[in-house]
Parts: sequence; structure tokens; C-alpha cells
Amino acid sequence: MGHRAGVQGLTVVGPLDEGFDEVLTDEALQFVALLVHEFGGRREALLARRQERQAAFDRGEKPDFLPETAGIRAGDWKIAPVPKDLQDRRVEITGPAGDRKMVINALNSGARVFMADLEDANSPTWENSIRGQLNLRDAVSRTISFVNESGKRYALKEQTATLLVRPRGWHMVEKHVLLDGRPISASLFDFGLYLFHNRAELARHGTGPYFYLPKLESHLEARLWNDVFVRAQEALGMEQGTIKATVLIETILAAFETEEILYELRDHAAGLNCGRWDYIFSYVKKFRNQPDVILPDRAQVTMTSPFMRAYSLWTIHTCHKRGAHAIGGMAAQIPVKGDAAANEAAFANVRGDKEREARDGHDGTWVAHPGLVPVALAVFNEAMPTANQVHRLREDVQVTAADLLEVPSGTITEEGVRTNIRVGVQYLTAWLQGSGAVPLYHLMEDAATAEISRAQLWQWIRHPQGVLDDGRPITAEWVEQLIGEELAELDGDFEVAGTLFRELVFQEQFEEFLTGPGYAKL
Ligand SMILES: CC(=O)SCCNC(=O)CCNC(=O)[C@H](O)C(C)(C)COP(=O)(O)OP(=O)(O)OC[C@H]1O[C@@H](n2cnc3c(N)ncnc32)[C@H](O)[C@@H]1OP(=O)(O)O
Ligand SMILES: O=CC(=O)O
Ligand SMILES: [Mg+2]
Repeated sequence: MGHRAGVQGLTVVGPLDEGFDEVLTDEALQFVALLVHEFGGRREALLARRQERQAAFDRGEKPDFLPETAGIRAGDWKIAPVPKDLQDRRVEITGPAGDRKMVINALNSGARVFMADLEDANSPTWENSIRGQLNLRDAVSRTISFVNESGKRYALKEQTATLLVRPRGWHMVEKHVLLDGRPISASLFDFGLYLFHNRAELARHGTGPYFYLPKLESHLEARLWNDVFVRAQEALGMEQGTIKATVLIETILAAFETEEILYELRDHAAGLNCGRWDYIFSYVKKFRNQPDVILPDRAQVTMTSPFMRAYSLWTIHTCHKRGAHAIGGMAAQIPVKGDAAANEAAFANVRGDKEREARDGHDGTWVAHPGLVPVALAVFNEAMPTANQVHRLREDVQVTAADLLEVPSGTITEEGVRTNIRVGVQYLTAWLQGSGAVPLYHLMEDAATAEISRAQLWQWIRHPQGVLDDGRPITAEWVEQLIGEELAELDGDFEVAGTLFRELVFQEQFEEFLTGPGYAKL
């Protein structure tokens, strides 16, 4: 154990556990330092721009398609061709990069793609971040193995999924690496280390450095990623366009800039994905101070809610017009052990979700668990006999700003309030202990789903329309009472997570991301 210091102004202040020096080499840190020096300032300016836009929404403004980029939307262009191993993405499994066994299981799962996650599903402890990089390095070289408590050995099969990596979003910092005493961008850290260590080995295996880009709010943020890619490829002597990125459309603002985002990344774009959970969170967050926008219980907001349907179809329309893949999202159901009927209901739910996606024109979808790979595969094999359906142009889809913004109808129930409390506190507890993806009440919960739970409570308490279906108002005092009741029912120590949860729900200032104050406690 020790610390590393002094690479081009970068200081590593996180502990150096066994093997960490294999990732945190001088050369790799030099490369990260170059990216941070050149792009750190622009990142901060774009984060400040998010705040300026929020101020406008707080004044009652609504987003719209951008007049200044009408030429891009009207223009005749396509993204560069995507590599062979990204042509057929019918089923993609996701999981935290920091969990070595899961990385192996995911690559072996029969899915076409595995997205190794350093974002929503990965609690960003220093340990998880660096172990994640070690896991990825060993996955790329195909040497990864793992032995569980009972001696079972895990290794890669002959045929494995194509690996994509999701670095943390632009809002996150890596506090264990400082530049001039300040934490550096977690996105540049995750991306830089992975690219630096794996570019040659990926090429040797006939694949490439492929990424998922989370939580973008504008095409300018996509432009920053593109500039990072160009500079990175130049600095490492790689052919331009080798890096490929799939962008999650998971903020309400990105939905208004789908074409512009693809355009900015056109030499590096592989597609867009409908990150439904962050999308719902973003909708709550952006309009939290608008009295006419309020969402019903989390369980009532689904992919058939008109605004979600509009966004999903719009993403497909945009992608196919531009030659890009449109990947569907994550149904949160996971297998239910020991209850055949509940398990069948969960599977039926996932099947229905995937059938809708395939029918609409998605080129693939996400699953949270290996047990669901065959379910999604069967649906896409049936509905999509070709490698993808990019040829289905969906020119019939017309979506207006009003469609994207339509407030979903439904009710707020006491059970909905209680569920948000139970899920939020238990998720935070797990996250603070290093687990970023957690099974709760037979659903996969991660940072994105937990964000919805706490953001809804914040808004319901303050919102004039925040009343229950039986007419009772949702007051802070009542929610506090329910938190007490719910925690009393649960086993475990909720001291730290309970305090954080209360801060997120009750404090006047809305926290942009729960991972902000959460990270301070990790
Ligand atoms: C909103 C979004 O961002 S979605 C994308 C981000 N979220 C995710 O990636 C969540 C992915 N899913 C998971 O992490 C897990 O499925 C969980 C945490 C929800 C449940 O995990 P577990 O409690 O371990 O599930 P369970 O006990 O059923 O696991 C059975 C086996 O499947 C494996 N498994 C479960 N999920 C996954 C996965 N996503 N990838 C690979 N293997 C998995 C387990 O490792 C276990 O393996 P073993 O039999 O060899 O021991
Ligand atoms: O990242 C995916 C999401 O739904 O959020
Ligand atoms: Mg997300």
C-alpha cells in the first residue's frame, strides 16, 4: 500500500493496493494528464452551462429543438460505417466493471455485447474503479479468471460478447487523483486508462475501443467527447475513427439534440441507446420547479407513457435516418428465485417490453441478468432476422416538442411514497458499501433508478399538486414519519444512508446527482 505522486502535475492520493500500479503506470497517468490539461476546462464550462439552462427551466422555460442547428437536422449526412463486431447488437447485457465474476459471466452470457459499467451500476469506490480497470484489462487479453468461495473457477468461453465500456459521466470527479490539488474528471480518468492499456490488445483480437457515453445533456458535450477521441487517437498514434461510441439518450435535453449528438460524433458514433431510467430522472429534475410538471408513482411511468414512447420512437427515427443503431433500454425485472409464478410474470414483463422495442425498430436491447438473455434473444431473433433493422427508416414517426414533454397521467399513492423510501435508503446503503447494482423487491436497482425515487419525493413535498390519490397532501413531516416507519421494518444499519437520504429529500437545494454528496462519503 502506498501513494503515487507527480506525473505532469497529477498526484494519486488513493491507496495503492496490490496490482494497482499495473494500471497507474507513469505512461498511463501521463496520458490521462494530457487529456485533463487539454479538456478539463471545457468540461467545467459545460457543467456551468448545465446550471444556466437549469436556471431558465426554473423560470418556467421549456426546451425545444435548437434553431441554430436546424441545418444539421435538415442536412444529408450519415455516420461512418460501424465495425463488424458492432453490426449485430440484438442483446446487450450490462453489469458493474468492478465485479470480476460478473464480468466473466456477462462475457459468457450469450449476449452479443457486454457493457462493462463504471457508471450507474458501479459504486465509484477507488477499489471498484481500479479493480474495474484490472478486470477490463484481463477481459480484453482473455486471461480473466475468478475462483469463488466454494472453489468454482470462472474463465472465458471460446465465444464471448463484444466489450463496451461506460466511463463515468461528465459530472463526476475522481477524488483520488488530483491535478494541482483538485480532483480530476472521472470520465477522462476512466476513458484514458482503459484506452491507454487496451488499445493494442483490442486490435490484436480484432475488436476496438468501444464506449457507451452516459448522461449527456447537449451536442456540445458530445463535441467534447469527440475532441477527446481525436486527440487521444492522435497522441497514441491510432487511426482516427478507431474509437466507437454509443451515446445514451438519457436526459430530456439530449432528446432534443439526438441528430446533433450523432453529427458531432459522426466519425466515432456507433448508435444511440434509450437510457430510460436516467431519462425519467432527468425529466423530474429539470422541471422540478415547474408547477405543471409532476409525475405519478414511479411504477406508473413506463415505456408506454406517451412521453417515453415519443422519445423511444424519436431515437429510432433519428438513428436509422443517419445509419446508426438504436438500442433499447433496461427492463428492471430480474429472475425471481423460489416463486415460479412471480418469475414467469417478470419474464413476461421483459418479453413484452422487448417485443415492443423490436417491433418499433430498435436494433437491440439491454438486459440486467444472464437469465434474461434467452428471453430477449428469442424476441429479437423472431422479429429481426437481419443483423439489425437500420434499414427500417421509420419516416412515419413525427415527434414534436410537446410530445417529448407531455406530462404523464397517473396517481401518487402512499405505497408509491413508501416504495421510494424503501428503495432509496436500501440502495444508498449498498452503494455506500461499494455495491452499485442491487436486487430489491425483484427489480434491478442502480444509481439511475434510485435517483428517480429520491427526486420524486423531493418534488412531491414541494409541489402544489403533490397530493395523494386520496387527497392527502404530501408534507415533509409525513414523509419523515414514513421514513421512520419504513426503517423500523427493515433489518440493517441505515444510519449513514438514512442521513444522506433525508438530506437529498428534505434539503431546499436539489442535489444534481445523489452520487455528488454520496461520493463525499465513500
Ligand atoms: C439504468 C441502468 O443503467 S441499467 C445498467 C446498469 N445496471 C446494471 O448493469 C445491473 C446489472 N445487474 C446486476 O448487477 C445484477 O443482476 C443484480 C445486482 C441486479 C442481481 O445480481 P445477483 O443478486 O448476483 O443475481 P443472482 O443471484 O440471480 O445471480 C445469479 C448469477 O448470475 C450472475 N449475474 C447476475 N447479473 C449479472 C450480470 N448483469 N452480468 C453478469 N452476471 C450476472 C451472478 O454473478 C450469478 O452468477 P453465479 O451463479 O456464477 O454465482
Ligand atoms: O443507463 C441507463 C438508464 O436507463 O439510465
Ligand atoms: Mg443511466
